[in-house]
Amino acid sequence: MDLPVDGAFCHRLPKAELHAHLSGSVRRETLHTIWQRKQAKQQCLDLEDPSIALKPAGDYPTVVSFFQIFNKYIYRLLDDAESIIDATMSVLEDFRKDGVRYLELRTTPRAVPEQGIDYAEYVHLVREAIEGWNLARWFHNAHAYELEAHLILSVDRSMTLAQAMEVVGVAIANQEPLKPGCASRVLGVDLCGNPSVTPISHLAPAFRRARDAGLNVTVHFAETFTSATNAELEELLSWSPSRLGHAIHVPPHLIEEIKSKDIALELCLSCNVLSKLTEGGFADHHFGMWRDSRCKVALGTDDVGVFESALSNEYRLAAEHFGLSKSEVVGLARSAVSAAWAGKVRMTKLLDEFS
Ligand SMILES: CNc1ncnc2c1ncn2[C@@H]1O[C@H](COP(=O)(O)O)[C@@H](O)[C@H]1O
Repeated sequence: MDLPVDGAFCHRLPKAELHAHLSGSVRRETLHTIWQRKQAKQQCLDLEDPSIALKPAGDYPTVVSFFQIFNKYIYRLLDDAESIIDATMSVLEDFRKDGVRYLELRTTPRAVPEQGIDYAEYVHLVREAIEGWNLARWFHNAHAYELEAHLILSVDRSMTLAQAMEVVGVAIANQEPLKPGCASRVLGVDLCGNPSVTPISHLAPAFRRARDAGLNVTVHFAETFTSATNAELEELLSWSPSRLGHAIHVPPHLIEEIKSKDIALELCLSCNVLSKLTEGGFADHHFGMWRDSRCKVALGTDDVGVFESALSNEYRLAAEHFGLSKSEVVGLARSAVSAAWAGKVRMTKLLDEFS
């Protein structure tokens, strides 16, 4: 008989995380350490301690107030090479400790001209951090790719076409491993950002260029009513994404199209419930609908630094609110692997051993 699912089981489960934003995944404690270091150097003196500045998960009254924390706070703190590298390494370590064995980490290239950082340099720093962390784990554990981590580069909805083209250019230039022995690569591109910023149709040529260069495409889809007009959703589907993030307010005729095109869904329970993107509680989340639709579903954390729910907890929540058995939870983990853009063989082996 299948025993009930608990936190320990979800923690041990080898998990694939496909929807995590780097800057939103940095824990408050890590931000605090970076803040302290800056204060000691007389930098960012006008920034409050993150434990005061960042509200508890669920305390963001509107989705707009949630997006403001990046520009107003987190980006001001993560604005030099040392902070970007430290933040990236700490995020990888947190995912590893939670039993994530495959990670597609997404991030929006940022320029910090005062530090000589442009989009290409930002991505280089993040990649160096991933490889540095991998090497440290190798020496620590003699266990090379305990966590296989890749990157997705995000285009923000507020970008101009020229900026989006630059992001895609950097993604194309980073499709290969950094050096022999390294594993991580840029696997694809994403469209993210505040969903109240419309329109997005001017960005289509950038996504076409990404597809033509062999990059995978995922897009934040129907997150709010403003970003769920038929015009926007049809436009986004015309970019040939293989995955959709959130997919909350999807009209019935597009649900059919998504099913027929075998597009996978990246669903983030705590993010949606706590930021009030969905109505009701966990049991009302559209995870239930998509799961029943037999589409591939990958649970994701979105911004674990903000919502404070690790991926293992997202699996536990799904099991608790949708009555999943242990074998169904393993099936859900396999579903995420089937939607991943790399690492399928290794993850399938890990899940077979776990089962
Ligand atoms: C409700 N969930 C969400 N919906 C849409 N975009 C989101 C998001 N959560 C985060 N981001 C996007 O990711 C950026 C932070 O990470 P990076 O600087 O890219 O690493 C945010 O500025 C936002 O554009």
